Amino acid sequence: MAVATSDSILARSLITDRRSTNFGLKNEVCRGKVVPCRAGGKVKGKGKGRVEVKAAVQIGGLEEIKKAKEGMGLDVVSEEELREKGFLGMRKTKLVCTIGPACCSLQDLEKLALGGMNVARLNMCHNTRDWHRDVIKKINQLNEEKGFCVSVMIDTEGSQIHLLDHGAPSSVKAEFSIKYCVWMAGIEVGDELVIDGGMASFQVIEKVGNDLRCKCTDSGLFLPRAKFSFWRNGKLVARNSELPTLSKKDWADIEFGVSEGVDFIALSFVNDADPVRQLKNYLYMRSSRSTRVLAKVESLESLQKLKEIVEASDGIMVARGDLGVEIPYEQIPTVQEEITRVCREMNKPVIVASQLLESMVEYPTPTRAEVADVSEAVRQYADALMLSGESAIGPHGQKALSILQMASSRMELWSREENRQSILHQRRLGVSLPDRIAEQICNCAVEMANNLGVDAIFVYTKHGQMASLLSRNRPYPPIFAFTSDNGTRMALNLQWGVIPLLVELSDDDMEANISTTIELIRGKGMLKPGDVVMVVSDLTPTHINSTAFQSIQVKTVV
Ligand SMILES: Nc1ncnc2c1ncn2[C@@H]1O[C@H](COP(=O)(O)OP(=O)(O)O)[C@@H](O)[C@H]1O
Ligand SMILES: C=C(OP(=O)(O)O)C(=O)O
Ligand SMILES: [K+]
Ligand SMILES: [Mg+2]
Repeated sequence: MAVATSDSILARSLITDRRSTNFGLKNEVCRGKVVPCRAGGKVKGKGKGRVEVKAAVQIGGLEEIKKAKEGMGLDVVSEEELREKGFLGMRKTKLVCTIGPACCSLQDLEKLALGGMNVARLNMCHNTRDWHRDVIKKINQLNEEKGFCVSVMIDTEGSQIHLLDHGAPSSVKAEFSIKYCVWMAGIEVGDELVIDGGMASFQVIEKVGNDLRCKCTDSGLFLPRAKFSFWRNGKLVARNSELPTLSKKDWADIEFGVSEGVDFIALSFVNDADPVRQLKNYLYMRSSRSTRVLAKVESLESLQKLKEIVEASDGIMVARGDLGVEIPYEQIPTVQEEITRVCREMNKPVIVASQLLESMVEYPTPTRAEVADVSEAVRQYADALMLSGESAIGPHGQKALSILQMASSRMELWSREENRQSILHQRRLGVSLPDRIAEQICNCAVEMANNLGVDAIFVYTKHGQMASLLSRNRPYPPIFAFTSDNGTRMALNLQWGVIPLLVELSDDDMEANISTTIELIRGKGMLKPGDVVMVVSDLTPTHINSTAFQSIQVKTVV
């Protein structure tokens, strides 16, 4: 049993199982009838054709439309939500759940999926690859057999140092005494040993061989395989930045993730853009291009190189747990808001992670402060919120997920009622004319959609670019993103307000795509007469003589 008391104790036996470091840790493991009405002019550009704004279009007489395939497209959770709450009531903020021993059975995973989990996160710091493989298998099974659309993310261990599992059930609180053994050269008497960013603290009072004799100065929560850091005069001593971002074990975990076809790889302790580029090159070579690379911002260095990291990656995680160890706590709220803003400007999805509903790791109700924190992340328009221990080891994971769900929906409604979206200013993103056209179409489409009060935006996308450019403007109506690429579908799961659907799309017949997809949703009884849909298309030419066709059309269901 792990116990920490305010007595002096001999540091022994719980040695970290991480890689070697300069301070000498062991490395052992470890997708009608159309009456066009032109309102826009021609835009000439390299490789691009016309931009049309069509309005007052009616949908009807759909005999010519080929029947949408039954069961294709919309996932069961979005379908249910749409039936229950209507288009505007659909939740925009995405939810990520860390899977651990408390939620890894097929039944538990199904409950999380039904509860709105968009992405399942597997933290490779914990458990075995066989255990993670089993979870991925169950998620794939649920997606295939029950019609869910849950993406899988693996999260690398990175340069973290853990204590071994102390063997206690989940957490040990209050007075406890710890027996651990550390073999660290650079640590001096007087240094402070901080567990999990301050959950418990010790002071080194004596070095005995490779052991450190420590005195507990702050007793507290001690999770199995807790992380720790050493401090001297208010500064970190044992720095993670001295460790490689991608260790041998991380590469083996990445290889595992690629072979299991995971959708996201989140990189821990990224300090600059290099490891992100390195991994993206590797994925390119492995023909695993649909795997998206997320960079976790959790070090001081990553904050200093934020823009280059955001530029290089496919998304960001504000990993507040470790970030709160590296920078003073009081800076976390402003840093989070800044990262969230930079990501939206640069059109990369951002996850706000760690301690959102931390007290629910133990208790069945969140603190009001936690609910306020969750709501603040939603108010900042983060793409996604993440549960860690709340779902992985806590007994109230499903309830924690429902609280994220309710808090997000509530704040999204408030933001809409307050017309907060209108104050979002977008920095110019694209450099080439075609990119700038796509960007302008999306900016204008969202402004029109909000002003006209359309019910839904439909967009057709190969790599997710148009869908994410729309999402970036945080529109009031949900964005139904139709794609024939499953990798794109799974990646869009992380983007604010985007409901990704897998459908067969024609490369050169946009009207057929529009008709098919509208019929798909109407066929399910989810589009009623009077509903207004905005259709945004950006058809890229498939051969040299074909023209691109970009349009914004507003269609009323009859
Ligand atoms: N796959 C897993 N197997 C066992 N325990 C896990 C797993 N994933 C997470 N946990 C537990 O849930 C806690 C919270 O998860 P997370 O925040 O991802 O990890 P960490 O605390 O290491 O940053 C971990 O400390 C660990 O105790
Ligand atoms: C999400 C985080 O990373 P991990 O749980 O892997 O430490 C964090 O530090 O907040
Ligand atoms: K990790
Ligand atoms: Mg971390």
